[in-house]
Amino acid sequence: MQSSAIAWEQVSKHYAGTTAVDDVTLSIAPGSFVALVGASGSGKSTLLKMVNRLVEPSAGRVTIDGADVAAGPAPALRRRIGYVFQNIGLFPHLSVAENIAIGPRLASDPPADVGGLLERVELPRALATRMPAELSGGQRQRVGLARALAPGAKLLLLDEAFGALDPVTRDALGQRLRGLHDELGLTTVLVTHDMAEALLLATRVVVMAAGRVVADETPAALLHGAGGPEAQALVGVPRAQAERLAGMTV
Ligand SMILES: Nc1ncnc2c1ncn2[C@@H]1O[C@H](COP(=O)(O)OP(=O)(O)OP(=O)(O)O)[C@@H](O)[C@H]1O
Repeated sequence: MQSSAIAWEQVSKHYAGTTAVDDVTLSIAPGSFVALVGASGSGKSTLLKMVNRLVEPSAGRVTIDGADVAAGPAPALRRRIGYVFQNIGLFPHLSVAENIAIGPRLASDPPADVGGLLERVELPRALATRMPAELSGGQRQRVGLARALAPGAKLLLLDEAFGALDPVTRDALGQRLRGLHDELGLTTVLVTHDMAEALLLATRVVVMAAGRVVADETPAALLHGAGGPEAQALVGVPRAQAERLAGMTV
């Protein structure tokens, strides 16, 4: 049997009056790039946050490389996992370089290669001395990505990481992310509202609805009509847009 980088085993999360995640069993192979898509409130973020224990499951367990994430202290777990979310929350009083280097510094690990990381996320090395307020939104997200990679994490979780960016920046950063995934041999889980982004970047697309996994397909299979009605409704949005654009005359 193939080992799992991440596995959710019969995982549920209940809040008063809401079941955010409902008995999900899902396994992600090392090296895969999985997009988690689904309507707002379908449970994507909750499922993701159970991996780095920002949310604790009500039932079931989550494992990384076969080990229960609940077994050790959460800070040690989080150091092994890169996490990027919308409006990344760089420390405003620290420079770009200090933001990128903070993980290894707090863990007393060898210092981060700030220049090399800036290059990996396609930012000029000269930006190292800037403060976060002196960056564009896209540059800030790139610094966030560099910070997430600084501790040498092989697991990268992204929660609507590109949500607040303009479409051109979003597309470029998505492609860079896929490049980094391939170059560094990462296992990547990307929560996104955008099915086109999921289809273009991921090796596997998991669709959630009402706390459950309702489809789990490759992009090619989804584009060939697999996955059921919820998945196809999401695939239909970018497809219909592309058809409308193709049909426009100038
Ligand atoms: N801390 C919380 N307390 C109560 N309910 C919560 C909490 N966090 C999430 N929920 C509820 O759980 C459900 C799933 O939320 P979740 O954020 O996982 O969905 P999502 O698919 O990521 O949504 P979105 O795409 O809008 O970010 C929603 O109904 C949400 O209101």
